[in-house]
Amino acid sequence: MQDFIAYCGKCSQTGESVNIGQAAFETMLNLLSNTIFSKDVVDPYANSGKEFKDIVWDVMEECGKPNFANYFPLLKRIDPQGIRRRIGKHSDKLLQLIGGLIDERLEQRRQLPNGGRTDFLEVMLNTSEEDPQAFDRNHIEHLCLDLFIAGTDTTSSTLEWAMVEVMRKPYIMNKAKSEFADVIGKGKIIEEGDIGRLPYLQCIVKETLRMHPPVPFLIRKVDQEVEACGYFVPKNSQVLVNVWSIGRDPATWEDPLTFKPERFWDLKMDVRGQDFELIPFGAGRRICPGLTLATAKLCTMLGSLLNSFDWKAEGDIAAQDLDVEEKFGLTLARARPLRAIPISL
Ligand code: HEM
Repeated sequence: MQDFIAYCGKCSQTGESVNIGQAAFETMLNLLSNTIFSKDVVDPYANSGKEFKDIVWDVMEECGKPNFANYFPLLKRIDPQGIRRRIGKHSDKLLQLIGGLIDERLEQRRQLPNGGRTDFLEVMLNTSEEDPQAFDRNHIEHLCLDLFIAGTDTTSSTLEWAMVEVMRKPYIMNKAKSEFADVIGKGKIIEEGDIGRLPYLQCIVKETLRMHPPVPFLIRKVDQEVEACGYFVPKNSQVLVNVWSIGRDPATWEDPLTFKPERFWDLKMDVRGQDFELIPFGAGRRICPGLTLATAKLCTMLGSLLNSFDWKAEGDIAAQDLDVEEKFGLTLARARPLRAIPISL
């Protein structure tokens, strides 16, 4: 987080714009790599780690492309668009990089058996040593791959949408800033422990997830035939739950197309899978395991960006005129990346 703010600080001195989604993506990559491997994989000032970042992007881009083979299973073996082949190629590259980091650690463990590390990789390696058949190196590599793919673009594109929506509405920006000034102090970085005292910030994050859920569809397979809302759904059907349209349903939400964080002031509704009107993280057994981490990081990143700088859109665009056009990849991102210029307070 400190690096992200320091990078914005440097841009504010030169008048350069920040690609908010990309900077947040790099922050999330480093956050995950530090949790798992205790090291950064990207340097925001240099091109180091570019390969890692590019491969994660490549995998997500391919996963987000419409694949005819999903609609006509006969085409699965042929893979007419080459999507499966390319995903395999990119994933293999990422697995190789992850494998390199695991080898590095195994070597460190050999040289220093009681190195005293407590990161996620250490826990996984210890678990694997206890029962190598239940949890082997292949599991460790693929679990790391899953976390990098599932945890980066989802969070960074949500942050980008939050910034767009707040910049479009100066009254929201001012209200958030005055909450930070009252509770934390102007110009300070927001820490996880502060979030509970910042209810308006939490409302902004919920409202962003309502209007711009980065995973617009939940996928389920029906394990027994069922009748729902007058439709017969055969066993083994694949069902898509449209989270995006649930969040914009006028039967549930007053004025659903307006970004209005205040709607959550008096609503006890949360994103934890109990309130089916708002399920950006899914629900039930397969609910997103990164929910708590993601909401905490969204609050601290957004809060720190807003509390550390004023923001202006790049070019001649007035912030109020920023568009909200969407582009569907693996996640539902903004069609044009938000480039915003930080201004020192
Ligand atoms: C704003 C951020 C995020 C959103 C909106 C989000 C949303 C989701 C959704 C909708 C699912 C499918 C849930 C279901 O089918 O019911 C999911 C699965 C998953 N998410 Fe997230 N996610 C986010 C961030 C993260 C982070 C930060 C991590 C990890 C570091 C993560 C790890 C995962 C994993 C591993 C799965 C697969 C779980 C399974 O299949 O059992 N997510 N996420």
